[in-house]
Amino acid sequence: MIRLDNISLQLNRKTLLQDISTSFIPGEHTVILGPNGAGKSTLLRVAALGIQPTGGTISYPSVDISSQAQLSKVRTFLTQQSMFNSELTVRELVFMGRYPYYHRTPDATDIEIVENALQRFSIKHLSEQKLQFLSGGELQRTHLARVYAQLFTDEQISSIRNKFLFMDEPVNNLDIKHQEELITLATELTENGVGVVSVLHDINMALHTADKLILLKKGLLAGELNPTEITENILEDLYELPFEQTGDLIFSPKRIRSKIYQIF
Ligand SMILES: Nc1ncnc2c1ncn2[C@@H]1O[C@H](COP(=O)(O)OP(=O)(O)OP(=O)(O)O)[C@@H](O)[C@H]1O
Repeated sequence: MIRLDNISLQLNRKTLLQDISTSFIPGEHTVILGPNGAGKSTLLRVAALGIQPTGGTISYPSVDISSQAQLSKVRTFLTQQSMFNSELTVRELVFMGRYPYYHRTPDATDIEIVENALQRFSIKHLSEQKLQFLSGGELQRTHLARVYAQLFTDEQISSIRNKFLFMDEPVNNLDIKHQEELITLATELTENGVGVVSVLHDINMALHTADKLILLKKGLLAGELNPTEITENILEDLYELPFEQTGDLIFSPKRIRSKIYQIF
């Protein structure tokens, strides 16, 4: 389990996160929801140990978190803006997910894991294509394949147990079919003992896939609850927009529709 206790972060005199305590558990999918600028990406980055908080503590039991090499083998992180050399090919980028595991040359296990990842994200036919020539969705799937390849210690699915996958807006640029495949994958990973933590903007997708929701507003924890506990009022408070429930775990904003009716 990863524990965050009283986490705060100030940057350039601005408070980005304030007194946040929560935990992430292997085998659970936690989704962070909240309006733009709420601090979702920042919280994800702090929890993945990409930025040091200015207050509070983070614990990753049984890992020396000061060792980047050890850390890369227990948690993997898909950021929104990945800065990678666009001259790399798709296969080379996916191989980067194996860097924590090999020294100079990859072995047969690394190669098998990369081939599986290329297949899993339907990018095998693009293996030799440079990143600069990929579409937005193809590039996103290549980064997903890289972090997926990083989860495996060896080719056995059991080797991903108790690891953590952090994903910032993972469905960005994905068409509906690939979005569904990603949701299926997240479920498969949690069933195999991975702790998945995602930032999503699609409330209904979050409600249907999360085991736990973390609601963030203005850098503060506005709630931590199960999807079945979400109500119209909770969403209205979070986004400052009226919502209506239109089905089982399905909510839509109210105002936009009624405004259109008022105009016409
Ligand atoms: N280095 C920085 N210095 C000052 N403020 C920053 C810095 N980095 C981010 N911020 C601010 O922190 C706030 C939280 O940013 P963050 O990216 O975590 O929000 P978010 O909830 O992920 O938003 P979005 O939904 O728009 O992606 C924003 O107001 C942002 O402008």
